[in-house]
Amino acid sequence: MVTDPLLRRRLRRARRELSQRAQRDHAAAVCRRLLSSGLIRSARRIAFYLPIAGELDPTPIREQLRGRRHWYLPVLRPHTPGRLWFVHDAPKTRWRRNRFGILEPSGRYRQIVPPQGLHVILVPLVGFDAHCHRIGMGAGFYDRSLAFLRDRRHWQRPRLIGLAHECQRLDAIEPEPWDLPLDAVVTEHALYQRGP
Ligand SMILES: Nc1nc2c(c(=O)[nH]1)N(C=O)[C@@H](CNc1ccc(C(=O)N[C@@H](CCC(=O)O)C(=O)O)cc1)CN2
Ligand SMILES: Nc1ncnc2c1ncn2[C@@H]1O[C@H](COP(=O)(O)OP(=O)(O)OP(=O)(O)O)[C@@H](O)[C@H]1O
Repeated sequence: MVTDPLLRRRLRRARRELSQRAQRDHAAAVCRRLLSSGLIRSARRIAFYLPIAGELDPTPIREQLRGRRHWYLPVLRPHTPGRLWFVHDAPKTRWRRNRFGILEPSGRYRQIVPPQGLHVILVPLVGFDAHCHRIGMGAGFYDRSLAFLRDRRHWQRPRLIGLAHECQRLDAIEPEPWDLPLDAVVTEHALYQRGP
């Protein structure tokens, strides 16, 4: 949605001002809730993110999940502004910082997958509502990169799961045409799933 900058700022501050302790507890609770939901049980290629400014930390999920999984991180596409692709986070990954200061694997070509190739994308967010509408950082990266999901002919669809603190929940978000709803949002309090 065309979000009031004040609202975005308020939500970002709420996230950032959580104590270290709350951050850790929430990350652990979200991890437990997500793993027991079964939503990512059979996913083999999963995108996560390196948290900034109080974003819910997805790393316990990666540490807890057993089995053969491949993990990917979002990278700003160099020649296609506004879009992300996803790069395999392999043991020998070399890193660089993008223009927002976020670390990215500087992947070689064969380590890159488009979003269509992923089973689950764990999505960072600034705000959400119980219908799984999302407010992001305001640059439209995820919306633009995942716009192909509107085309129902894509039979292979990554499941989009937002990770958040409960303090990021709003009563209702009026989505814009380009806003892509998430399939679920997990917080320390609840699992929100999009209705049919
Ligand atoms: N952890 C994480 N990684 C991510 C995202 C994210 O939301 N979280 N993104 C999700 O899209 C992409 C990066 N998008 C971002 C968009 C804006 C800002 C940001 O800090 N904007 C500043 C303005 C800075 C500037 O323009 O130079 C701001 O809003 O204050 C950061 C990341 C890809 N990686
Ligand atoms: N599929 C798309 N095609 C073209 N432009 C888009 C698309 N999706 C979003 N945008 C543009 O991106 C801008 C930011 O969108 P929005 O405020 O919804 O971002 P966001 O979801 O909060 O951010 P992010 O995904 O980076 O975390 C909008 O002005 C919109 O015009």
